[in-house]
Formats: sequence, C-alpha cells, structure tokens
Amino acid sequence: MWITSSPDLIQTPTVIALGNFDGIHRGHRRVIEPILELTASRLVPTARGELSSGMGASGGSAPATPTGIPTVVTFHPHPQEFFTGQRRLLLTPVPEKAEYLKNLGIRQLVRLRFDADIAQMSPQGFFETIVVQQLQAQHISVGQDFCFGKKRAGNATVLKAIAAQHNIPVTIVPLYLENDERISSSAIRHALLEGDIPRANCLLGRPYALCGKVMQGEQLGRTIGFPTANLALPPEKFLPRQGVYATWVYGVGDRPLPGVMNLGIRPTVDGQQQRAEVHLLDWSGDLYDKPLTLHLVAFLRPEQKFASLDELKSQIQQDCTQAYQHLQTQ
Ligand SMILES: Cc1cc2nc3c(=O)[nH]c(=O)nc-3n(C[C@H](O)[C@H](O)[C@H](O)COP(=O)(O)O)c2cc1C
Ligand SMILES: Nc1ncnc2c1ncn2[C@@H]1O[C@H](COP(=O)(O)OP(=O)(O)O)[C@@H](O)[C@H]1O
Repeated sequence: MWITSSPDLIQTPTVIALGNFDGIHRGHRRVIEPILELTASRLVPTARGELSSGMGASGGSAPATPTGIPTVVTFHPHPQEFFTGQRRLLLTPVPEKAEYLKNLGIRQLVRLRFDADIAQMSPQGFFETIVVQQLQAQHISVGQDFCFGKKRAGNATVLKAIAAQHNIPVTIVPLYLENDERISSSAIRHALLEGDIPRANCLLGRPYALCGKVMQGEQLGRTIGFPTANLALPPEKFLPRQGVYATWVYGVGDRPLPGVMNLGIRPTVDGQQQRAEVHLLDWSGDLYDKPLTLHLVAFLRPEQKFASLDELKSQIQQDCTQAYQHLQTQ
C-alpha cells in the first residue's frame, strides 16, 4: 500500500474513491467497492488460467490494471479540524486505516493536505488541479452526500457535471441505511461512547479495534494475580466508554486469545492517566514490546474505585468469568 501526501509522489493514473472514510464502515465500503470492481473486472484470464491486465506481455512496469491504481483519496487534517482548530479523534488512525484498505484491495492512499489554499479552491478549480492534473483520475466514486470546494459549494451532482466535461465517469453511491438510520462515523462514535459494542460493530461491519505496542506499567498487576498488558495507543485514537470489556486479542501466536480489558484511570490504585490494559485469560508469557490488536466484543461494567485490592481482585475474577461467557458465544 502506497501512502502519500505529496502531489509529486502520487502513482498515476488512478481510479479514486473520494471522502474522509474515518472508520471504513459498511457505508464507506460501498463507496470503495465500485473502484475495486472496476479495476479487478478488467483483469482477464490468460490461456493458462492466470489473471493478466490484458495489456499484453510488454514487460517493464505496466500497471496491474489498465484503468488505473485503485486509490482512496482523503484530506488531512479533516476539513472540520482545519476550520474549527479542534482536534478530531479518529476511529481509524492512519496505520489502521491503511491496513483495512489494503485488505480490501486498495493499492494507494492519498492524503491531500487540507490547508488555506485548498480551502479556497472552487469546485472547478479543485477538480482541474487535483483530480485531473495531480491524480489523473479515470473514474471517481463518491457517497451521495459528498461536498467539495470553497464553502462546500460543490455536491455529488456538481462533481458529476464537471467530470463529464473531462469525460471522467462518476459513480454516486446512495446513502446506506440500516433500519432507516444512516450508517455514519457519528453513529458509531455515539454507540462506542454508550458502550454499545454490538451496535458499533454492526455499523462498522467488523469489530472495533484498539491497536498498540505493550509497554511497561507499575508492575502491580502481577502482584494481584492479574498481569495486564498496557497498550500504547495512538493519541488520536477515539476511545469508547471507560470500563471493562470482553475482547479477542490478536498478535500472540496464530489464533486470537480471549482477554478482558480495562479502559480507565484505575482509581483504586490512584492512577492518573487513562490506560487500556488487557489480561489474557489462562495465559502466561512475556508481551512487552509486542504489537497487539484488541477486538472489542462487549462492555461488561463501568470502572469503579474499590476499598481494597482484595475487592478489586475478586471483581476482576468475576469479570474474567463474564468475559469468557461473552466470548464463547462468538
Ligand atoms: C478486568 C480488569 C478490571 C479492572 N477494573 C478496575 C476497576 O474497576 N477499578 C480500578 O481502579 N482498576 C481496575 N483495573 C485496573 C487494575 O487496577 C490494574 O490492572 C492494576 O492496577 C495493575 O496495573 P499495572 O498494569 O500498572 O500493574 C482492572 C483491571 C482489569 C484487568
Ligand atoms: N495473562 C497475561 N495477560 C497479560 N499479560 C501477561 C499475562 N501473563 C504474563 N503477562 C506479562 O506480564 C506483563 C504485565 O504484568 P504487570 O505486573 O501488570 O506489569 P505492567 O504493570 O508492566 O503491565 C505483560 O506486559 C506481559 O508481558
């Protein structure tokens, strides 16, 4: 997966999905699908049953697809962050987003720098400078509510009309509704803040994940019989409601392991900073410096301040039992 913010380093020509795509949820995937279909559909079987680009065996560095490189084009910072100056936490920080996109078949992520210059561009100016010249887009896919250009003056219909002047086809993907409600990053954030993990996961179409390397803590966990791997999360990661969660843990061996995570400040031991820490059920070994990915399955309870470590210990024991029950039904 090629990731670039520099116009000079964009691999062209491209076939693009345009938007912010924070979360790569089910709605986003519908916008991305047409460009995957378009690029893959041009692959033709050879006499030996292999797939070729259909461009002839000329050797050299012919693009894998004749139409262009399947590319997702986003803005950074998020335009809302640029205008309000308020930092926006992300459901999918860049490395996580790139990983999901790669698994879908996307080959390039272009992160257009959203600055005063781009904010000033008219829809026509944006299209000609960025979409035509820099991206050399051969096909564009956007969601029905896509807006672009100065003061969001251009919408999907305007985009289609401008693109037609350049003979570039545009696919406008209708909003994806679930029980009359739009699948959106905001709805997912809301569900996560409520601790409604099944809902968040349903809207996402996959489990909400926390990814980070294991770092040292105060080494108290082992003294109470529940060692916990503390994750160094990206500071821009959007976090769900504080509390205890049943999770699947990826990154230790080939299979996911059952775990129970606490996300909070640990008031019982006078913790000061928020931490995400996971205890792997019936497992022991060294996890320091390992990158782990936690898939959230269920919120079990809010974090509490206990009067003693013994009370905390017996509650954690119950959390482990409850987490097992949730994970067994998965
Ligand atoms: C399943 C689980 C539930 C926890 N619940 C609480 C809690 O309700 N209140 C609290 O103060 N700490 C809670 N903790 C955090 C412990 O206080 C923490 O694991 C302990 O302080 C060890 O920290 P260390 O990793 O720095 O050694 C929980 C930890 C786990 C694994
Ligand atoms: N079942 C387990 N779950 C999580 N970590 C474990 C487990 N068994 C051993 N460990 C190791 O113990 C470390 C956590 O022990 P702990 O006493 O809580 O120290 P720290 O405060 O540094 O996290 C983990 O980082 C990992 O290397």
